[in-house]
Amino acid sequence: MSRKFFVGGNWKMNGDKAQIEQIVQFLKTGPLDPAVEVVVGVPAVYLEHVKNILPSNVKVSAQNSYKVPKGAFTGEISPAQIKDVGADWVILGHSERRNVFGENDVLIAEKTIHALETGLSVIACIGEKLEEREAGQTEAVVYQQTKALADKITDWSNVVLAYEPVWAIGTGKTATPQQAQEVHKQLREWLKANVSEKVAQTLRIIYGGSVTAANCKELAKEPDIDGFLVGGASLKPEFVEIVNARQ
Ligand SMILES: O=C[C@H](O)COP(=O)(O)O
Repeated sequence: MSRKFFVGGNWKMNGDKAQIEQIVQFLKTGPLDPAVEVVVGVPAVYLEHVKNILPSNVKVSAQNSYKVPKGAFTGEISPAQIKDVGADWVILGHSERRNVFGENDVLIAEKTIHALETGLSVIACIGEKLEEREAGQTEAVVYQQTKALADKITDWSNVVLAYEPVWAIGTGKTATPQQAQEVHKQLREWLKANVSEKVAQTLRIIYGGSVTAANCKELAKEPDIDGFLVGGASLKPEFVEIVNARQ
């Protein structure tokens, strides 16, 4: 079963208009492998601006959205608003949302189902902390995080699952291709047992955590790694090389 390779760039809370011009320029120059789906996760204030200047082969994602369409929720944005400015995707459950802003599995699942029902596609993030890995709890943690999503999601066709071990995010300490492959394979087995064979075969499971031009090709060779969610390197021209990792 072939799954379209997917590379997301998560800019996090980085970039101003001048830097965005430079990023858009290297995305335009590319060339980006046409076989790869490319999405950039942009700070909310720049969503519409970036949407208007990006080449059409790169889609725009928000980095968060709330669980209801509108209301008295100061500081939040809704999937309806994200759609209204022309973005198609949202990143939910990122470890920084979980660990810095205290989001839990239930809230992330509620946000995910609401975003999907509004018509956004979702990059749903999961991953264990260092102490959890060291305690042998990696499987249990990622299964629990995935189960919370699976309890709410009925149609997985607009979901990409991002496995991002927290200890590898922004640390320069990438999971080895074998470590990442092992978890991706286990997730696919869990999905087969608990969701469906079809979802297990078709859901794209991407890896995130210190992905660079230097390590992307080896990671991309693994059979269950269907792409990347890239933080720091997505702000630099090497992002193009990461998009083209399978070439
Ligand atoms: O969403 C992206 C991840 O947090 C990875 O970030 P990083 O590539 O800077 O380690």
